[in-house]
Amino acid sequence: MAGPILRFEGVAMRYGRAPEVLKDIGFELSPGSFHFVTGASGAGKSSLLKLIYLAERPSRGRIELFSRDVDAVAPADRPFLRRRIGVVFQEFRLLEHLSAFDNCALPLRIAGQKPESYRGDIAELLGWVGLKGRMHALPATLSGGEKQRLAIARAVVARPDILLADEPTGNVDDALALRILRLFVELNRLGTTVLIASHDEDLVARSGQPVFHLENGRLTAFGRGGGR
Ligand SMILES: Nc1ncnc2c1ncn2[C@@H]1O[C@H](COP(=O)(O)OP(=O)(O)OP(=O)(O)O)[C@@H](O)[C@H]1O
Repeated sequence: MAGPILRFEGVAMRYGRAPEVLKDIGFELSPGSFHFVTGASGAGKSSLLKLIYLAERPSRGRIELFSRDVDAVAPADRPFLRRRIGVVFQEFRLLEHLSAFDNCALPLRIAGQKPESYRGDIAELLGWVGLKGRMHALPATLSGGEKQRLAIARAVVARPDILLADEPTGNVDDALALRILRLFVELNRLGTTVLIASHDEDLVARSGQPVFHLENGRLTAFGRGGGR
């Protein structure tokens, strides 16, 4: 893809009739880039991600995703755009009645793939996030860090072009946070564009990756973490 994979231009967003929680947001992501979005609780990080994965619409401005104006995308085509984006949700959103394996396989099942075609890939992916021995476990029996890693595996299983993660190290200790960061870096090396919302300043600093900073719904700074 020649241009940016994602572009915001003068974007604002509000929930219902409430005041805008995002104001005049403009930025671009190049394909294959890796960024953090930081900011205090309530600054608008999750709201920004929701706009990208098409869960909310802007009240003003223009968003281009994969070179398409999202406002002009027909409702029937939105799921196809959405499938190119993997999301690690802040609260995981795992299905409690499904095993770790089946949770991870869900995006592929929804896309119509047959279990025979993905069984080996899922086992490999769960091994990659350190859950090989927990494949048959239900989410309720997993630790917070294990759920986090399962959510990451599910977000990447369909090989998305963009990976969004909302506070992906919010529930884990420093060692695991670093491991999760390495998983994201590895994915990024394989070509996935990565955007992570985090208020873990240490992690962001260690990553050395570029940072968008949000303050009260406005992008106030563009900097870089302090190196690995
Ligand atoms: N579903 C919603 N309905 C109404 N207001 C909302 C909703 N979700 C978030 N908000 C408001 O939007 C603002 C931005 O919230 P958002 O969750 O985007 O911030 P955040 O930076 O991700 O915070 P945190 O780090 O605590 O997750 C806050 O004032 C919040 O109260």
